[in-house]
Amino acid sequence: MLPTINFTETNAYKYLADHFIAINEKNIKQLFEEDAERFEKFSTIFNDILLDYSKNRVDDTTIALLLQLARECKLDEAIKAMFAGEAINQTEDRAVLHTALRNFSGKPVLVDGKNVMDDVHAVLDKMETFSNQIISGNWKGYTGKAITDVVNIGIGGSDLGPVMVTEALKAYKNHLTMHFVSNIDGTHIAETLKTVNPETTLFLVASKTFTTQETMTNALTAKSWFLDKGAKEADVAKHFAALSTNAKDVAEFGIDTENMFGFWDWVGGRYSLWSAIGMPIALSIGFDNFKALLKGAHAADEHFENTPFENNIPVILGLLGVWYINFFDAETQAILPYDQYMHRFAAYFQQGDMESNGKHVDRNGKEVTYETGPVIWGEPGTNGQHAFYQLIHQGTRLIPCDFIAPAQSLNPIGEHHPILLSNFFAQTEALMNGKTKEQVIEELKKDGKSAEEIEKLAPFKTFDGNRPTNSILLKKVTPESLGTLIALYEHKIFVQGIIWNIFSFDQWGVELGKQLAKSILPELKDDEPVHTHDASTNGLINQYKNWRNS
Ligand SMILES: O=P(O)(O)OC[C@H]1O[C@@](O)(CO)[C@@H](O)[C@@H]1O
Repeated sequence: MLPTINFTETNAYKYLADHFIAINEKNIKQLFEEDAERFEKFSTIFNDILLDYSKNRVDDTTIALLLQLARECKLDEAIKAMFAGEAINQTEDRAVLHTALRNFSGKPVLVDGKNVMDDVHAVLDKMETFSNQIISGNWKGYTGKAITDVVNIGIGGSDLGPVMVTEALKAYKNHLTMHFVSNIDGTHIAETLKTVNPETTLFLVASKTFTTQETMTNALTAKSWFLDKGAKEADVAKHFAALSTNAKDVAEFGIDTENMFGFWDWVGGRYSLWSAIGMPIALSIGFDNFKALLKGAHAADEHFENTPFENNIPVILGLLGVWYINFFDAETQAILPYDQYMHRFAAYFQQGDMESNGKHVDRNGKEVTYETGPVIWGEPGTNGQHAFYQLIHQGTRLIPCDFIAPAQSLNPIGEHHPILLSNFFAQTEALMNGKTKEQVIEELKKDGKSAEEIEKLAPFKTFDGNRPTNSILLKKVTPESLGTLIALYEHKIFVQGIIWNIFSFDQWGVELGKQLAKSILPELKDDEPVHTHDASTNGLINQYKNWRNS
């Protein structure tokens, strides 16, 4: 069982509340002026990934108290419980063992007394054989042609991870064209089916439960399309595979369970890209690269499990987030990858973080009295600079930002990468230092502005700075480094969930909407006005009915 400590009742929390007043008397720029060793002290390198957290509103005391908070919340016990396969997903009575999917330690991982590593290896072996057959062209479709296109049909954790990773590692891809269909909006499957040939297309039906309405509807539409194009029921086996824990429903759908790649209930959907759900990744970049991704994540797991908290990257990132969320009232966290391939990285962690820690009840079943999971958002740099950086620089909200960039480009063209990196470096510097009114006035004078113009413009061109950022510099985006980075963020989410005394691995909050949608759907079958809901919902449904055929 996990500890159930209220972090606001710890000594560390009380000391941090006092310290918060003191730290606010200085800005980050002053903290650098007072400590020449600040960068060395507040940065660390792991697996060719540099984390620089020196541009934060912290000093030695802050870090020491945050680490004390982690200890008082018994984070060490919680970490041990997760890796030991305890049922820490207590409301579903399940272990949380996405770490087992990438366990290269050779050590067993026991769930209910059984070593699950044999099953994990069996699925990985099957994935390797299958992906090699498809990539090599040895697997033939119903007209004897090799597969050229793969359509992954899944949503949430059965989509976001495979999409993010195949995009982030596009430089490593092979000849297969990958497509991802997730939305129930008919546009998604329709637009995809326009672009593929049934003779050379493999459909992956990715669903942990194999009951998700969107995925099953899209899969049935794909199957009907496939059969309407001339294929026979017997040909389905050559063009459909399932990535799921639910063999019964896979068989009922008509997929040969020989083409089913299984995983287990101790793998959460948003933590499942390392499992059979990662099949599209293995198909896109090859199994060896998929294995490198797993190995990178395993390195992060060993780091998280064995590194003292003061040098433990997920612990540091998690505690910094608690500092801003629970003491500075930050409501969001921006993830800004200066790497176009990583354009879905923030979206991936919208589910990873917000579905894990978007909770309002603590591990005792009591309403929490403090803020928990932040809103996660972000876009690649430099695009974000031309969209929302105005608010980050001069808005009224404190928005902690994680800036991520690779030192080496996978497309070294001319001056592009140095220009990209100059912006990466400049933005965190600008957010920290700002620009004083005096500096603005000097600049306006040099521009020949009159005293009146200067007086008018100066307030609008001043930057107060002191806006916190983390900088994460990768040597290069590779399958291994990406695996490490993703796993570090996964464990950061775990750290925050433990501090907030919430359950990070269930997701009851997604059920009500689905339930109500299921009760509304039959009401949309005819054109009769409905009166079964509130006036707004009735009004919306009835207007839809009026318009849908007009
Ligand atoms: O993989 P599946 O079972 O189809 O679930 C898809 C997604 O649906 C959820 O919203 C849970 O219902 C996410 O947690 C999950 O990743």
